[in-house]
Amino acid sequence: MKNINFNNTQSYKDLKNHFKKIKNVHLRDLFSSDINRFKKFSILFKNQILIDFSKNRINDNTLMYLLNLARETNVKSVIKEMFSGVKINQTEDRSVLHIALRNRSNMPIIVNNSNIMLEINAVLEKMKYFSNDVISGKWKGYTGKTISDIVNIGIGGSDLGPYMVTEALKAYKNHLNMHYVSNIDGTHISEVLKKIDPETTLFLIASKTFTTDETITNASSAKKWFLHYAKDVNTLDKHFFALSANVKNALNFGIHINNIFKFWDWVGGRFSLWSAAGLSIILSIGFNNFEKFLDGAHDMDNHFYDSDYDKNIPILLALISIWYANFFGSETEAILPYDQYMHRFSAYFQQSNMESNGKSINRNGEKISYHTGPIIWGEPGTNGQHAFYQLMHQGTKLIPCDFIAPVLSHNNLGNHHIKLISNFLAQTQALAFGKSKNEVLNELLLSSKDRASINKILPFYICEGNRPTNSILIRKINPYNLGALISLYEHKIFVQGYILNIYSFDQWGVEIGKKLSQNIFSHLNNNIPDKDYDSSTKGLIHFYKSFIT
Ligand SMILES: O=P(O)(O)OC[C@H]1O[C@H](O)[C@H](O)[C@@H](O)[C@@H]1O
Repeated sequence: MKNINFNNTQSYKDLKNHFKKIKNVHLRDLFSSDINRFKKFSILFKNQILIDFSKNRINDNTLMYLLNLARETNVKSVIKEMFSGVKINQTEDRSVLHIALRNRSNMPIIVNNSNIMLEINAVLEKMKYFSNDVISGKWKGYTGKTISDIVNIGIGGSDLGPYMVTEALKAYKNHLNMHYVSNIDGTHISEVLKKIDPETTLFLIASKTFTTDETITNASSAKKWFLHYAKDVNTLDKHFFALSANVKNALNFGIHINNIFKFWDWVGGRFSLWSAAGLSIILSIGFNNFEKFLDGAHDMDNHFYDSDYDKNIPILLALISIWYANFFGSETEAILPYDQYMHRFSAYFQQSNMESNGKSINRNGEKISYHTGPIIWGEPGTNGQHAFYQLMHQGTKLIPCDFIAPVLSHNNLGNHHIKLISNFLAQTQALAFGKSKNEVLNELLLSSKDRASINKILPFYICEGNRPTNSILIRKINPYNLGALISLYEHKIFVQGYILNIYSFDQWGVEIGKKLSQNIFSHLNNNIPDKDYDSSTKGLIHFYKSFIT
């Protein structure tokens, strides 16, 4: 992995110069001057996913310079390193091999002298049989009843991914009721426990490290609740499972060795939904569908590995993202799925992107002077249109957006879907082209208003436009296409981080708060006053204690 300082590259300098020329060019002009723009700036993946990036503030030269940046930093070489198991997560001395979890070709991948495909296949096989037993009703609870409910207890990557996918693929769901508990706020688990029956519920404790406080606290409360009914600790074996890389801690918690579904340190937490951490997905949609999900991701992996720079979807989207963050100075990106089932998609990629690329030290260990990872946020359309789109249309900030929608809905109800898609198209059109002064004026002249009142309100009606979007239209949100889409975004994040010369696969910043909360907990729990806190923390503790003592 080369450590090339992004802003020392020739391509960066070229882009800087080029930016001066294009920064005020309007999308209206870019479209009117090139009738082939859509054709040139869109790519179709496997006849299933259309990526239209033509509504971006780019022209042929922009793309040429951006692609030069990818070539100059040699993105292709780091892709090869990742896929072959080189330890590119250097701050943790680990390989980054979520692609191995969906390596449907089964070509050997060697880590520490052994072919990890053997272990991966063994765990997949174990998940297949177990999920078939639970779904078919063969697996019984401690009183002999079949299973009706699954509770996944995990947080971060051990929650966001499986929850997002289970929701996105709800149309493929079987009879099992799925629940996700993540927050240490006791309200979360309490509300779930109210809905379930200990005799017919399985608890999946998903934690790569099996040390995460939220997860262990929730799992302990679940165990206590369960044993209150079941009495006998031996019954735990029928109801408690661990999805983890830390077998020792799972055993210490009281999980039977056969109930541990393993994954490995080379699976990053935020990329773990493809591993045993995704067992709840399999229980929800069945193993066959899960295989299709892996197939989709694998096909996107192959596209990413094999495609030339100018045809490579994750590379192109990463470059466009860098273009806005580092030249236009935009700080955020919105992900806007026009699909209610995908309501957790933005939240999932918020973790994936912001934990990966929220860094300010480059790979040489130096402080960075340019923008790294963007702030990721978003909500499903059309809800967002009635909430935050105003700022996107007329605010002072430039917010590049990804619009995502299925062509075919799983719920054909009247004209709902065609209206949904009309909104999707209208919003991307409005953001790009806006409403000019003349258009507004002509409209207002048709009204009964006099010229003086027209002149007064005119400025407020104008929408500048020139707001960039990517449109991603997917034939249908099915397991294959969702797998491909997630893989696309994962690789986009990886390329962004690599070009920006940061390490994308660690998250040391998360640790500081964890440590501090342990200190505060021991003080609060033992009621020990601590004079070393700052005055704000002391004041807050004082207020808290005034109500509980
Ligand atoms: O799966 P676990 O080990 O419990 O970790 C859960 C989460 O906790 C940490 O705070 C990390 O920031 C996340 O990347 C991780 O997904």
